[in-house]
Order: sequence, then structure tokens, then C-alpha cells
Amino acid sequence: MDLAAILTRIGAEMQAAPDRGRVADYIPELARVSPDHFAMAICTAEGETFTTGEAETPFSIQSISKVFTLALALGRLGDQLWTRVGREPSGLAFNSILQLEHENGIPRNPFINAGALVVTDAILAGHKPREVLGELLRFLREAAGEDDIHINRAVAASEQATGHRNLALAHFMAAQGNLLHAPELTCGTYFHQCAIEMSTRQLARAGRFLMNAPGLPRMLGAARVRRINALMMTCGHYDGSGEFAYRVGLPGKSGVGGGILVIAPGRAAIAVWSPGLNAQGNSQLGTLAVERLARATGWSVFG
Ligand SMILES: NC(=O)CC[C@H](N)C(=O)O
Repeated sequence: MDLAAILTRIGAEMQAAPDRGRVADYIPELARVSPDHFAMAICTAEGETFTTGEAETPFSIQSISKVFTLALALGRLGDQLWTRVGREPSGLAFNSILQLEHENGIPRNPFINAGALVVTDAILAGHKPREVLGELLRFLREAAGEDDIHINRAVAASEQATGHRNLALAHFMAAQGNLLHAPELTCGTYFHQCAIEMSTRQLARAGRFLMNAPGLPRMLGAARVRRINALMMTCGHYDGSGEFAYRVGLPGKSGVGGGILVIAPGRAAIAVWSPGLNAQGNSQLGTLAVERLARATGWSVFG
């Protein structure tokens, strides 16, 4: 299979695509990003890397950071984490507050904002925000095998200034006894984790541990990796998760910066970036690009 040729073709098709979706505008710093960017990168189990487009340009990974904080939390707390957050798709927008009141402040899953706030709150226990963010950056740098991965302070400040919804989620969970720290502290840490910037190539490299292939960085045990993939498949695209599973057939996690990390277990880690989003807040062209990649390669967890 000529992956380089497949990627080049998809890159050209995406550059020409007329409907690029809409860039997130509720975080002012993200609203400034042009919808014209496109990049895709594939790291194979054999150790090869293929890219197309602006694969070296850093972008805001946003909710894709939730995969890595979940990995840290499971490594640190193990299954105890699941007393505070569930493992079911929410069927609602990523920042919805609706289920929390009926469900005792236990968010449906670790990838919606409420769930990710609980995960961040859990890894904050006994640590300062700076230490947690340092640990997260170390994890990403080790997983990617690259040091040049940083937090964009302007993006973090921009989200902090407009983060009323996330603060509301955190306060609501605090009222229901499911937050250990002050909402401002947990949210502040969360805003900074979302403001991590990586290039598309770095993100694909950082995702290699999730393909559970021999000879690659092992950041977590195989059973935990499988479970993170299960959650990415069922919850990684919020209320668009069913559609993503149907179209692509691989576990993925999106972010409102327009990135998606997709795993073909045992075969490849794939990252794609196109800042325009669809109605569910997932990259419009990113989804189309991985759909075409999955079709061209035959990669699917469904056989
Ligand atoms: N879906 C996302 O990427 C959301 C992350 C964003 N930082 C938020 O909390 O709103």
C-alpha cells in the first residue's frame, strides 16, 4: 500500500474542498485562525512517518489533551477514577450541563468538558497546577519523542477570560461533591492543558502508544490502552461519535482547534488538522480526510 501517494491525494482533495466548516469563535484566540490550514500525518507500526500539508505548524490541541490526561489519571488512580466519571456517550454537546443535575454531578464520560474537568481535578490531588501541567508536557514529549511541545499562554488566557461555561460546570460539580479543588484552580489547569500546541506530525507521534504495537513507546499497559481506545470510539466526538464511528470506523478524539487524533490499532496513529468545524464542534475536513484514508487503506476496527 502506497501510503505516501494516498496522503498526497487526500491532501490535494482537502485543499480544494469548498466547505471547510466554521472556526470555533467562542475562544477569541481560536477565532483568529484561518480555516484554510490543512495537515495530516501517519505514524505506522513499522516506524515510518508520512505527512501532507502543513504538518510542522503547531495548532491548539484543545480537547485532544483529554486523552493524555485520562492516560495520566488511569496510571495514577487506576479504576478508582470511575467512581467520579462514567463511561457512556452523552449524546449532548461537549460543554452541556444538562445531565449533571439528574446524574448526581457524575459526568457521563472523561471526554466531555465536565468529565475532563473531573479527570484534571483528580490528577491535581496533592499537586500544584504547575506540577500537573509539567507532568502532562513530559508525558507528551516522551510519547512523541520530541521536546518542542509547549503551552500557548495567549490561548489559555483567552479561554480563561471567556470560560464561564466551564466554570459553571465545575461549580455545579463542586456543589454536588465531585470536585476536590476550587473551581478556578481546576478550570485554570484545564484551560492550560487545552492550550497545548503541537504540530500534526508531533500529535501523530504522541499517539503511537495508543496503537499497542511492539517496539513503540509504552506509556501504559495494553489493557488500559484498549480501554482508552474504546472510549475514544464511543465518546471521542461527543454527539458526533456515532457518525464518526460509522464513517471512519476507528477510535478518534477531536478538539475545537480542528485537530483529530485517530488510532488504527496495531497499524497506525493518525493526526489531522483543519480548523473549520462541523455542527458538533469536530473538524469538518479532518473527518472527511480520515474517512477517505480509512476507505483507501481498509483500516477499520470492524473488519
Ligand atoms: N471540544 C473542545 O475541544 C473543547 C475544549 C475547550 N477548551 C473548552 O473547554 O471549551
